[in-house]
Amino acid sequence: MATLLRKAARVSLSGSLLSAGGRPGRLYALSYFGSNSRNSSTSSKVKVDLDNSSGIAVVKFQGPPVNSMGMDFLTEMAIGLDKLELDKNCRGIILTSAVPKVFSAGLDIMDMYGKTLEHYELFWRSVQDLWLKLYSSSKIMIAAINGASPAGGCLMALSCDYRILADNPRYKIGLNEAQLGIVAPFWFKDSMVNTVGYRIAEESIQFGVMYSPADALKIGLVDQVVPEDKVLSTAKEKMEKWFDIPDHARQISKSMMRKPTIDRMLANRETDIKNFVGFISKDSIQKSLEMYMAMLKMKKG
Ligand SMILES: CCCCCCCCC/C=C/C(=O)SCCNC(=O)CCNC(=O)[C@H](O)C(C)(C)COP(=O)(O)OP(=O)(O)OC[C@H]1O[C@@H](n2cnc3c(N)ncnc32)[C@H](O)[C@@H]1OP(=O)(O)O
Repeated sequence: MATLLRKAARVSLSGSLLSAGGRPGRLYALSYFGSNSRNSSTSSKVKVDLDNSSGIAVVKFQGPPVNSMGMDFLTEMAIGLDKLELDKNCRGIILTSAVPKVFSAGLDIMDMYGKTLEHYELFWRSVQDLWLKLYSSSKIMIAAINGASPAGGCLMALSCDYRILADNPRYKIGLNEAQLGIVAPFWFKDSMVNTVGYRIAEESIQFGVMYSPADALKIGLVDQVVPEDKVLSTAKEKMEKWFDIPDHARQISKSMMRKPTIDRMLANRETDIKNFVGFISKDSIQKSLEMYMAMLKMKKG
């Protein structure tokens, strides 16, 4: 019986939960190498390590100093996720960071500052693409958050099925866009609402709150807070529990929960790009970003 259940659990629906109409990300060659039991791929910003025997892939961000989500990161993530989505040996994906103290600082501000309208359009489409791939993945996605996780970093965690945060008061998490003078787009907001509920999201997004681990746990922004050195091992243990559920049942359930949010984004995708380009290229918004970057540098010096 146990064997039968295990077998059933491995029956996987092919492809992500993405509805027809989702555009695939740009594809670049990324080499996979390794033995039968492990597939690893390393590119400059992301390392993917799939353990074929456990079915768990660890996707590590490795773009110091802060794993910001620039074009390279977005492209490499898209390639890595596409490959894992198609890989029958992979049942679950853990997102984590190889950079000390930072999970991800969110979108690379330099990709939103002083660039051409064409660049903003391409950049935003890539950000949308990554969210679609993460949010609609048919795999079990667990965020092992081992550092600060503002804005886009928080969005990646929100796109997962389960979030584990390291117990360090300096590792804050939240959608802090308002504090930069920018606005969390509707699908960032939807991801937050779907996780913590409307009322908390409403306050959280307007204030751009960055939550300590204790507060993030209290509002349900993360599911577990564990000692820093236990984040990855806890994620792997948790994954084993998720593996007990037959894949097809879990995937259909996940799709049922997430489809309306995904469809809303797909239906409004081009308008969202237009809004972003119009908004980010405004002089006043460029000035806000300039001041924010200067503030980050001052804090350092
Ligand atoms: C209508 C609707 C329309 C839509 C409207 C628009 C929607 C936009 C949605 C935006 C989503 C986002 O994700 S916006 C991004 C928001 N991100 C943030 O606010 C994070 C800011 N960063 C931090 O708080 C910190 O860096 C933190 C991550 C905690 C790490 O702190 P540390 O002390 O370890 O490191 P720091 O010294 O601060 O940073 C190291 C270097 O990295 C740089 N750096 C830090 N974050 C960076 C970032 N996101 N992009 C680029 N560079 C960054 C710093 O300037 C430093 O550069 P050097 O001095 O040169 O070394």
